[in-house]
Amino acid sequence: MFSRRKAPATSTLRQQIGARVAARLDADPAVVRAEVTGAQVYYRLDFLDAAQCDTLIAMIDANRRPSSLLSDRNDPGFRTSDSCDMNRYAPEVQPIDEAIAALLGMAPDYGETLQGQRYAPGQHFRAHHDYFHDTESYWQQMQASGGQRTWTTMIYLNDVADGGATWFPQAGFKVAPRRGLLLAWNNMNPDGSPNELTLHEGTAVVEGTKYIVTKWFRERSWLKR
Ligand SMILES: O=C(O)CCC(=O)C(=O)O
Ligand SMILES: [Fe+2]
Repeated sequence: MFSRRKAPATSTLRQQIGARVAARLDADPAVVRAEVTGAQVYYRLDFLDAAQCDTLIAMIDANRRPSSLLSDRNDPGFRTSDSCDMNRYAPEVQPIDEAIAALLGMAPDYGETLQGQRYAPGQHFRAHHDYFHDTESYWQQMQASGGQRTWTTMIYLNDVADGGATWFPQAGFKVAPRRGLLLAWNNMNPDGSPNELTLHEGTAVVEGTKYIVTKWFRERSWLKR
């Protein structure tokens, strides 16, 4: 059978979130817009200090479990890291959680639970989009929990001796882990449709262990009010 590809849905709400967050990041003297064509990508050096990074690393080590995958495909080799949910009300986590939201100007309750991830040598997260695909079976459920993912923020908690870069093969850039570095990108295009160029991969760690925290922001509140 031939399948006809529908034009990706544009969205005024996602368009507004994209523009508002970008304007805020552009106005922040500590934030740099990466020279990437076709996607809104920003970074902030030393967003967390060494002590904050070490605290989060210890929490990840204490609570990690094999990472799961939100997909209808069952591919055990796709994401081989460990993950853990960081309790947003824990006294060590809450200020960081709120600082990430404040950096973007997003309400904290739009953010999913901060997720810790740990990659040992050989572990990776294959190329994927962070936005939800409306063809997948989870789509309806995601509508009830804040809708589409808009911005992603990731913080590298340590330097990695070799490997572990985040690679955007279509947008054409790679970010090497660096302690305290926050990376943020808009998963949507300026018109609010999903931006395919945000495809990215957590490349395999070669030497050392990689620790990160990721927060995905939705288009509406993720927390039940
Ligand atoms: O580990 C990385 O560099 C990428 C992680 C990632 O893509 C994610 O958490 O969504
Ligand atoms: Fe991702």
